[in-house]
Formats: sequence, C-alpha cells, structure tokens
Amino acid sequence: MNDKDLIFLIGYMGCGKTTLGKKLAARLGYAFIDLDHELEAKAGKTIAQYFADHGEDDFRQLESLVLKETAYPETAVVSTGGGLPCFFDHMDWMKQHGRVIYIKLNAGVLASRLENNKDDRPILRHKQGAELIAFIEEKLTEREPFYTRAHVIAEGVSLTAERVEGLLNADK
Ligand SMILES: Nc1ncnc2c1ncn2[C@@H]1O[C@H](COP(=O)(O)OP(=O)(O)O)[C@@H](O)[C@H]1O
Ligand SMILES: O=C(O)C1=C[C@@H](OP(=O)(O)O)[C@@H](O)[C@H](O)C1
Ligand SMILES: [Mg+2]
Repeated sequence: MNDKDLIFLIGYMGCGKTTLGKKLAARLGYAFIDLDHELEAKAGKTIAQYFADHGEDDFRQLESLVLKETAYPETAVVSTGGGLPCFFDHMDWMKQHGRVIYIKLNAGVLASRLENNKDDRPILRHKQGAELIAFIEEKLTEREPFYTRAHVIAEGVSLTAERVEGLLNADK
C-alpha cells in the first residue's frame, strides 16, 4: 500500500484536467499539483517556449523528470499533461504511486474547447476547424491504449468533482 493518496488526472488536451483537478482538490481538501506548471517553474519558461527552444523530445525527458521527482505531499490531486501517460513507463509509475483517472471526451468536444485555447499548446497551435478535429481523432487512436489503462474512466462531458469523488469511492 502507498502511504500517500495521490490522484492522477489524465486525458487529452482540453478534457479538463487542470480545471477539474483544482475543484476536486478543493472538495477533498487535498493539495493541487499541475505537472505542466511544475515543469514551467523548473524550466523557467512556458511550455510553448520550451517546445520552440528545445523541441518535443527534450520536453518529454523533462516531463518525465518532473513526474518522478516532484515532492508530492501526503494527499494531492495531480493534473498531468495530455501526452504524459503515453511516454516511457509513466502509466505503470502513476498506477504504482496512486489512483489514475482518465477523463474521456470525444474529438469534437475537445476541438470546440481548444479552438480558442491553443496558444499555450504548441502541438495544436496551427490547426483549426476540421483539420483540428481530424488531428485529435488520430491522436486519440494512438493515445487511448495508454489512457484506458487508468483505474477509473470518467465520461468528461459535464463531469463534476462530486461525480469523480463518487467514482473513486466506488473503485476502492
Ligand atoms: N466541464 C467543462 N465544461 C466546459 N468547458 C470546460 C470544462 N472544463 C474545462 N473547460 C474548458 O476547456 C479548456 C481546457 O480546460 P483545461 O482544464 O485547461 O484542460 P486540460 O488541463 O485537460 O488541458 C478551458 O478553456 C476550460 O475553461
Ligand atoms: O498532449 C500533449 O502532448 C500536451 C499537453 C499539454 O498539457 P494539457 O493536456 O494540460 O493541455 C502540455 O503538456 C503540452 O502542450 C503537450
Ligand atoms: Mg492542463
């Protein structure tokens, strides 16, 4: 058994990991950690700038270090970057260190949420409309074999912190 209770939120960009993570942490009285923010603090630059300066391969290495070397408190909700579960041994690591929840949404809903929120997401920056939806569909096909290894899969449309808490309790 882990002596800590860490809840990792995973899923594609725009599924609500950061937004829901803050609410779930407040509801449970847990700390909130967003690994994208931890990475930006460690790098001293935004993710968009990091991609521009160093490229994706370096970003994935640093993301891995941040996942494994963050000093997690006893109880925390941890929002991850959308790609994190799909690299290295990260799914195994998160499942060993806590409970993992996949927030699942379809490409159309994700695209509509991301259409005006792409500036900080370098992978999507130059895509829009039908091209954005098709790109997300393709990425979901690649990423879902990782995401669906989560302990809990939560349908993301109108998902609330209360509902996530209920799903977690049911999975205990
Ligand atoms: N439940 C929700 N309903 C509608 N829009 C949402 C919801 N959760 C998040 N959003 C919006 O979707 C966008 C991405 O949310 P965010 O929490 O940053 O996702 P992620 O961290 O998974 O990339 C933001 O503009 C946010 O306001
Ligand atoms: O899906 C991805 O590959 C990424 C998702 C982003 O996080 P969010 O899912 O919080 O947007 C961020 O880590 C980076 O831009 C790469
Ligand atoms: Mg986020």
